[in-house]
Amino acid sequence: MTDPCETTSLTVADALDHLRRTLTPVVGHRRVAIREALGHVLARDIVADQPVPAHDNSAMDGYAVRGDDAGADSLRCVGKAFAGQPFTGEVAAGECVRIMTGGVIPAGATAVVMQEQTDADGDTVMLRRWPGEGENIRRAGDDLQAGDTILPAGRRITPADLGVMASLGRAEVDVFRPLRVAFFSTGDELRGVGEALGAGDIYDSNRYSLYGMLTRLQVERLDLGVVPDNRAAVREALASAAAEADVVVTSGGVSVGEADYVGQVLQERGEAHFWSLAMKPGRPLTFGRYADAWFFGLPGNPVSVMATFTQVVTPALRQLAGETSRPRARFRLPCRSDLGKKPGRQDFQRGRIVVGEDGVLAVESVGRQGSGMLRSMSAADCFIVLPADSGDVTAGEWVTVEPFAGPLI
Ligand SMILES: Nc1nc2c(c(=O)[nH]1)N[C@H]1C(S)=C(S)[C@@H](COP(=O)(O)OP(=O)(O)OC[C@H]3O[C@@H](n4cnc5c(N)ncnc54)[C@H](O)[C@@H]3O)O[C@H]1N2
Ligand code: MOO
Repeated sequence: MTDPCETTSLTVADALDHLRRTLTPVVGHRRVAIREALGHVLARDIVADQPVPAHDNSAMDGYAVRGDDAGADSLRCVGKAFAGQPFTGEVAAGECVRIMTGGVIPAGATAVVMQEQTDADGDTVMLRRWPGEGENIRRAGDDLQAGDTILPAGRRITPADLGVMASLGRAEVDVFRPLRVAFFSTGDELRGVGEALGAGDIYDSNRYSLYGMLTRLQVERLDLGVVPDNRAAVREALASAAAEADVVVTSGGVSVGEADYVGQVLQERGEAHFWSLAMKPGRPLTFGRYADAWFFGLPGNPVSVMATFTQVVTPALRQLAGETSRPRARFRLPCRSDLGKKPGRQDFQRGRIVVGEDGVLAVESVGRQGSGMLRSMSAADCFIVLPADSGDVTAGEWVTVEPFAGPLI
């Protein structure tokens, strides 16, 4: 049966839609050397100002020949074309030019024959096979045409993009300045690693998983430590975080308990856009504005932190950083485990993609799914995403899987 408490929660899709409509890039541009741009977001389109390759050139080591000589018993080799050292004359009837891979195709030549398909005796070259017209020629502009938008603004720059920019001779590029994200944990029970635990204490793990996920997103991090469960301290921490950062991310203190001050302070002094999502784990996720910063109050449970961060905070941070949003990769796989699920919230269970004996992919649960069991995140390589209205899943049913792709986790 659907839990009646769920009805005031926003769906994840609606929350993402709200964020898409509300958030615009908050960061300015700067010009950097292309290597420094790796992983940053391009601020302006890169348009090719020249073709790449710049000239028709050979794809093979061999001989540049004229198509209208096809069938001739032999050709006379009249020169050489190396990459970077073109043959400056013209190939006349009955002639050919020795050419290396990358060498510019000399005037008059219309194809290249591979060296392995020829026999040479001094300047005389015999072809055992005639190449087709244009064979083994890489045309000018085959890779990039002048005037093409090669890399659009909003793209996060990859190693391949660095190579593409270098192939155009670009030394510098405009990227968005990295987003500044302040983060802190709330809770009287939290101790730092290396400290001794008192009665009822636990170690603060959320600041570590958050640190990892923020680092992978290439934002500038401002770790503000642990803030105790007290209204004044939470107010002060939020105010100083918002003064220094574009975005503030906290964990804990957003539920309805007596020591849950984060949500209360936001309601009093800030602006709450939403505070409850129909997702599991992660229901009390709070989003809004505090002073001049955007604010995400993540629930305290460690798995809820990671689930809400990947599903909701990550696309928001990308958008604020100027990145064009792209849909998350999801696909369907047969599930090898029975999964418990109550209708009501969209569920992000932790799973592992497995390869069967037949080479066919499937997914299995990593086991117990409590929102305090952080080990389930470490053991997983994907979320099994179950729709809000779904009930239990029986092994053999197909489910939607979202791998922890690339830079996220
Ligand atoms: N009556 C209700 N109680 C709760 C509800 C509810 O709807 N009604 N929701 C539950 C859900 S769902 C979640 S999630 C939690 C979220 O509560 P808070 O965000 O206020 O989180 P806390 O109470 O501060 O902490 C929850 C849990 O996580 C541990 N924690 C907190 N911070 C850290 C940290 N930095 N590192 C490791 N572990 C941390 C904390 O000790 C608690 O065990 O509320 C439920 N309750
Ligand atoms: O958000 Mo809570 O159980 O959904 O961890």
